[in-house]
Amino acid sequence: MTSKFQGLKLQKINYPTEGEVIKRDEKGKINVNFPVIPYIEGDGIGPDITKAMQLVVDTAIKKCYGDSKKIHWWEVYAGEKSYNLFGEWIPEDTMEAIRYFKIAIKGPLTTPVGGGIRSLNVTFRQKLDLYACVRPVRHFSGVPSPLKEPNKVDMVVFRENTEDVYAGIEWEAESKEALKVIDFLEKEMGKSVRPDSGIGIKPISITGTKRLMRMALKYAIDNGKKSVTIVHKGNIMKFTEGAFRKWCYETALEEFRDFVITEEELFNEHRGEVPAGKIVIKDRIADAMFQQILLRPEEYHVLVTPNLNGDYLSDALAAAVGGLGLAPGANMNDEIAFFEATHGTAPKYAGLDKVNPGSMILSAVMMLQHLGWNEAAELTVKAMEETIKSGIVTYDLARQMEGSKEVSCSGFAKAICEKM
Ligand SMILES: NC(=O)C1=CN([C@@H]2O[C@H](COP(=O)(O)OP(=O)(O)OC[C@H]3O[C@@H](n4cnc5c(N)ncnc54)[C@H](OP(=O)(O)O)[C@@H]3O)[C@@H](O)[C@H]2O)C=CC1
Ligand SMILES: O=C(O)CCC(=O)C(=O)O
Ligand SMILES: [Mg+2]
Repeated sequence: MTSKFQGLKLQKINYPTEGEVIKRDEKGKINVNFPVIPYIEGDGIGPDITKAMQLVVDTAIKKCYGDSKKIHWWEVYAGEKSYNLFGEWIPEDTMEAIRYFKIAIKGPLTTPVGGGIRSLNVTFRQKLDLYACVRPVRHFSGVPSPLKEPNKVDMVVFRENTEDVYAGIEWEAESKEALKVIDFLEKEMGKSVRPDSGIGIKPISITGTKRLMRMALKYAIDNGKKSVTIVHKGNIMKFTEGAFRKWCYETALEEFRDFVITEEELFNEHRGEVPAGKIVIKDRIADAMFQQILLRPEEYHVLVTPNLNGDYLSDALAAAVGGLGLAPGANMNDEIAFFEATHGTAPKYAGLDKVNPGSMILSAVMMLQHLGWNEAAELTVKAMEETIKSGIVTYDLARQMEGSKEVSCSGFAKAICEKM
């Protein structure tokens, strides 16, 4: 089949018929009015929240730009739907679509515990080298929270997205591979491991760490953030997480010296007074950081973390501002942005039209901002806040808000559109 999209090579799915590839101007700014956006519905609650997100986004775009901008949604496949259609969990066409169109959005995908397929989410991140998982966390007015002053939470997590124990390099206890590694450790490295142990490997590299820190620092500079905090367990895992800390500091001091001051310099040389325009580089040990985000959230602005710490921390932060139903994110590199909610497939709610689509809608808000469509992004956030303030919410917020009116997932999306 021929297509107007030169160089796009698909095997199993139809080519999009309308829309454009994103273009960048000479400064690298995205300039497009009718982008093709590939989307993956996802498993479990995925189809419900994807539909709701598309309704809200299309309505916001229409309200802001009339017919002069439009997203051409193009369904591509992964997860259970893909397996049922093509016998593959992630067909090559889906990878090709994301590489080609550069911006995409997905619903959550299931990963079985303790066996079965490896994470499809991690596969996307590794194969497309989406090295940063960017998860902004802030409080939206009117949303119930376990904190006394949730409005003080305004952080962006930059989580390393391709390495660490999360990469899935591991062998089952008593397998021949695990026994071989244990034998190697004993004979060649002088380390003793119980013979009936499962084994996992935790790679953390200079390359993976420095490019993440670079992205976080650029973000902090461009967005006027006051601090960047490295979150690690380097006291215990010295050559992985301890090295992560060291390489993050090196990046800050060698590549961004004019923009940053370390906490040590701040107290030794400036009596704690931050010189104008400087971003403070801090580091915190991961367990202590979980306390800090609850007790002193106003002291933290950008967090840079290895993969597993960032996974844990982003769900904990989401809880502080109302729960996973409002937690957006993006998997990014310097070229591709692949948006997705922080949460998973919440299987017990699959197909019930019940959960909060807010996380997916806010992920799409990040996508609108990435496109430079800031009016539509702002309208969406404002309409969502007004809907929540008026007491129209899904079950997760309703159970915390006395006197609220519980609506379905699609009902919440419709209510947001009515506020626009
Ligand atoms: N990026 C991805 O695709 C991700 C996929 N996963 C996968 O998802 C599957 C399920 O994981 P699980 O540990 O249950 O975690 P989930 O994040 O799917 O759900 C945990 C709980 O969070 C709450 N929750 C999640 N999403 C929403 C929402 N949109 N609105 C309201 N509440 C929500 C629900 O709480 P309550 O029960 O209190 O109502 C839910 O039971 C696993 O296979 C996992 O691997 C997990 C994370 C990310
Ligand atoms: O891949 C998975 O199933 C889990 C991913 C996850 O929890 C996350 O990315 O936050
Ligand atoms: Mg997670």
